[in-house]
Amino acid sequence: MGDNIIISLKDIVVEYDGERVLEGLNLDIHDKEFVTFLGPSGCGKTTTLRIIGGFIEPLKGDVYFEGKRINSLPPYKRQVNTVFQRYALFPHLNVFENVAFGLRLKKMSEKVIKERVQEMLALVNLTGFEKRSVHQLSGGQQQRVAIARALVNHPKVLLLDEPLGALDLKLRKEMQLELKRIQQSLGITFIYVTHDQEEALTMSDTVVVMKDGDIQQIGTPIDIYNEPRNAFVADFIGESNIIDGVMHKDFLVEFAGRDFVCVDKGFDPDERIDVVVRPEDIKVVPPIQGHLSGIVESIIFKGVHYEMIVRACGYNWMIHSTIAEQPGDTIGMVINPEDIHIMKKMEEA
Ligand SMILES: Nc1ncnc2c1ncn2[C@@H]1O[C@H](COP(=O)(O)OP(=O)(O)OP(=O)(O)O)[C@@H](O)[C@H]1O
Repeated sequence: MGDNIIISLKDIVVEYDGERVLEGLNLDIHDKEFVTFLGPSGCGKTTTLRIIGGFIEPLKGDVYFEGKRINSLPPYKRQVNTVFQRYALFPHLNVFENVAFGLRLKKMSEKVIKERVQEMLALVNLTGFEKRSVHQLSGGQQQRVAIARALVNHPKVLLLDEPLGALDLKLRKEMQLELKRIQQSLGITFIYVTHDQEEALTMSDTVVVMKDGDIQQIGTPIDIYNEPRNAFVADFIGESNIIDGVMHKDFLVEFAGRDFVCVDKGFDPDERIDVVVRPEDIKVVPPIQGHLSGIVESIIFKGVHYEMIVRACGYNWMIHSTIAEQPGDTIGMVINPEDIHIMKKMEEA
């Protein structure tokens, strides 16, 4: 990832039919970065992508590309290309001609077209498929053609709007790794939209978590997972136990009816906060040895671990454990200070 900012969004406001969809959004995207917009349906991810692609203009705010204001620059004049969820390939053209399309519009020589198309088909592992009709391709192969077609003009930024959404899970996982490889080998910026948190964590240098037209947190996948800024992010990224708590003083928090040492500070004394504990961070021990004790309500085998729901101190806790307890068993729960994440209450965050 480079240090240079390639795209900058400043105080972007978008309305559809008088409804606010983006609420003064600010974002810098770096050269060579793989950045993902992640959030629930309707939070404004695609709208932000459309602003960058030039398909819509903001009502207020500015869009910069390499330092130049480009608010009104039409899409075809931007060094940006888009891959959509629906492949939008030309059904009457073969693979070669689909990829060559943009180059033919630019009236490039036959020799250059051939070279560039071959180079792109090699990049997406489709060498040898030149003459195939797009009907003779699988969903994954069609999406590779769409990616080759979007990259053939050598854009500086590729926008990808849920490009793997129509593929089955196994193929989607393969394509995630492929996309990351393609982005790294080209060394260009990818801006990716998804509502799938695992996809975002797998591929991105930076994840932008969005909710209701606003950015909740920007960070590396590790930051976002380990240090979610609020309970929304914690809940959206992975699974979480979110418990009401009160901060007594630095490094001392009360929740679930007892005091815990934690590693967080900087909250007001007696401030009400959300305490977030990941299911894998609760250690199951004999009842007498636990910080808390609870009764197993249900247990499901998940392959790598068991997922248990445990009733303790008025809450249902999700716990991942490698030991198969039985429903009705009493267990002890241990939570280490560094695994207790303190967050401002959502409405105040
Ligand atoms: N062309 C449009 N006209 C009117 N409202 C729109 C239009 N496009 C999007 N919206 C609305 O704007 C809001 C944000 O939509 P957007 O497509 O940006 O969200 P998203 O996060 O990409 O959602 P999804 O994951 O479902 O694609 C939604 O409430 C949506 O219904």
